[in-house]
Amino acid sequence: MKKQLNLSLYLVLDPTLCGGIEGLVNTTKIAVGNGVTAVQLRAEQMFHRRDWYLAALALKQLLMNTPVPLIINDQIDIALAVDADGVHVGQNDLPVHVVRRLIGPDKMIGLSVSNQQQLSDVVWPDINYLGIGPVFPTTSKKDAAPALGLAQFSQLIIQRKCPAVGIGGINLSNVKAVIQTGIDGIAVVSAICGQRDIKFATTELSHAIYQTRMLRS
Ligand SMILES: Cc1ncc(COP(=O)(O)OP(=O)(O)O)c(N)n1
Ligand SMILES: Cc1ncsc1CCOP(=O)(O)O
Ligand SMILES: [Mg+2]
Repeated sequence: MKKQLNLSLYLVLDPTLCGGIEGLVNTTKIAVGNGVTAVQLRAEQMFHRRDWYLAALALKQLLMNTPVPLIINDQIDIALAVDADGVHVGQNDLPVHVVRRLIGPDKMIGLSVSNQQQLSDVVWPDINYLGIGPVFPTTSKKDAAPALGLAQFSQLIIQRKCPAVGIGGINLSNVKAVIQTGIDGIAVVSAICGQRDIKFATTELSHAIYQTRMLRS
């Protein structure tokens, strides 16, 4: 099925929090069935390349007949190996123009920015979306930049020339405030991965996003 870049509710998967590859697939199945619009495999603690490949392949198969794209974090070879829909890279990963050359013109590239300088340096034609954050403190990324807070986040997002998500410490308690800034969507790890009730967690986030958008417009 043709994939859509809908960033409304972007699930960034952590296999450790989900309980391995089986948990990853189960979490994704429930989350996609209840409002998640994009999926990223981000496996910081997965050391074997074979495990990365098997996890990515399982997700590719799961999402095959859905409009939800599969994005691979950092690992270009894994994205190519499973014909994923795109790659997400940050400031310490391969440069975006190199990623574009490797994955071709039709795949999606997401880029992380954490401050004004990084945003000013973006080469817009090379990328499809931005991940801006951390918005709030997070425990899901060990080397995260300092949290922006909503005021600084709002200053950055008005300069975007492509769709963007907020990421970092976003959960049910603050999602409405993040959406009120006018951002295109949110990316979350721990607000869905490892939650006792994945369906409830996803549905509540999704409803909050759409309700806030309705009030915003
Ligand atoms: C949607 C989204 N936004 C930001 C990031 C962070 O990417 P990066 O800065 O490269 O850090 P790591 O995720 O590689 O630790 C992301 N993965 N996704
Ligand atoms: C990958 C990433 N990039 C910036 S913050 C972050 C982690 C977000 O995780 P959580 O949603 O659990 O705070
Ligand atoms: Mg990275």
